[in-house]
Amino acid sequence: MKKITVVGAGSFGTALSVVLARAGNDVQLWARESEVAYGINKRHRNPAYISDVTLPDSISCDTDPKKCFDDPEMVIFATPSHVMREVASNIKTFLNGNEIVVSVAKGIENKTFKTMSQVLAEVLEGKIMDDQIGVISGPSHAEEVSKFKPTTVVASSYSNHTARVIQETFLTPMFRVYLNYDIIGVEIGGAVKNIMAIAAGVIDGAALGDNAKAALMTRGLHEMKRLGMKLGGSQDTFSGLSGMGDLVVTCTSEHSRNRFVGYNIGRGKKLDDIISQMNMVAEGVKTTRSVLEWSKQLNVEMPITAAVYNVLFEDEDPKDMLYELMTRNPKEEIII
Ligand SMILES: NC(=O)C1=CN([C@@H]2O[C@H](COP(=O)(O)OP(=O)(O)OC[C@H]3O[C@@H](n4cnc5c(N)ncnc54)[C@H](O)[C@@H]3O)[C@@H](O)[C@H]2O)C=CC1
Ligand SMILES: O=C(CO)COP(=O)(O)O
Repeated sequence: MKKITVVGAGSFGTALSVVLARAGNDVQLWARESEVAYGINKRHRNPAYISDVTLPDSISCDTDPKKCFDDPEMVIFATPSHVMREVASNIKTFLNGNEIVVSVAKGIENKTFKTMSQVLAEVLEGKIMDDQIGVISGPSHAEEVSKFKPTTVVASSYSNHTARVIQETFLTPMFRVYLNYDIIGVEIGGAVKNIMAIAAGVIDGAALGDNAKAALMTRGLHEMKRLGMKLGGSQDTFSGLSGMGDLVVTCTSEHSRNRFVGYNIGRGKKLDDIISQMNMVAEGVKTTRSVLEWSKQLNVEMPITAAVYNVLFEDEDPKDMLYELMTRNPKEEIII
């Protein structure tokens, strides 16, 4: 049994707390919202996220970080990517320096183009060493994880030992954790598949057909691979759970927030209106900006990402987006 603090009581932080408690750990959850902390402590339900799930009594929750950091052995960051830097800076003072720190967020920071493990390494420097940092990624919608539906993910880290500790800590019969030592490949897959899921949603919303969606997923995987390999990631990682696995679930699942955004855009709604009606984060929106700029700097061709950018931020009609993709110069299929 380990003492674990989960930072962020949103959908995934809450779902992973259930897994960690089931795996026999002592789980303390930090929430931003007092009604969330109240609901979890008094009613064993999170009133704001996955509210239909009854949580184990052993999970306690507080809004006061001082009360959430009683020398935990592991800290899980489950807040969205765009606030990771701010949240980690605020939490740093409460760490004792011996913790293993795990990001489960899937995004690339705007402007710096850093992955979440890189953001944590930078912010927590001086207290936490890179070897103490890891990630969990893979096809794992909170709605299913929290209801013990069979789920498989990968644990990765800058240290193989740390990856193994993360694996052991999360393992339950319904949450199977594989090791993958290619942390950059794992994080790029997890972030870029969200862009592809927006595109998949657009295709569904605009009724562009199953052929288009299969093409999108296949070419999307190729695009994820191209960026990831340019950054030193392994080709095999993109065929794995944090690559193809997560791409498939996010492009097809009714639970996906990114697909939901794309679907509504495909139906003619405006991005701002869609987002203002969601209480959960769709990481792909901000990540599209990061990845498009980054790919230009790195000279990596990412036509689907560029098309999603145009639909999200330049008001391009989804049908024009598909037409542009379909009428690009003829090419060979496999060019990395
Ligand atoms: N929901 C899911 O099924 C999965 C989510 N993820 C990733 O986990 C991360 C979190 O996602 P969700 O839990 O779905 O998000 P969510 O939208 O359900 O919850 C976000 C949480 O972050 C907190 N938060 C937002 N801004 C904050 C700030 N400035 N300071 C402190 N806390 C803040 C919110 O209060 C909330 O507790 C994302 O990167 C997502 O891609 C990964 C796998 C599955
Ligand atoms: O990463 C996820 C599933 O593995 C969650 O995807 P969405 O954020 O699109 O719901």
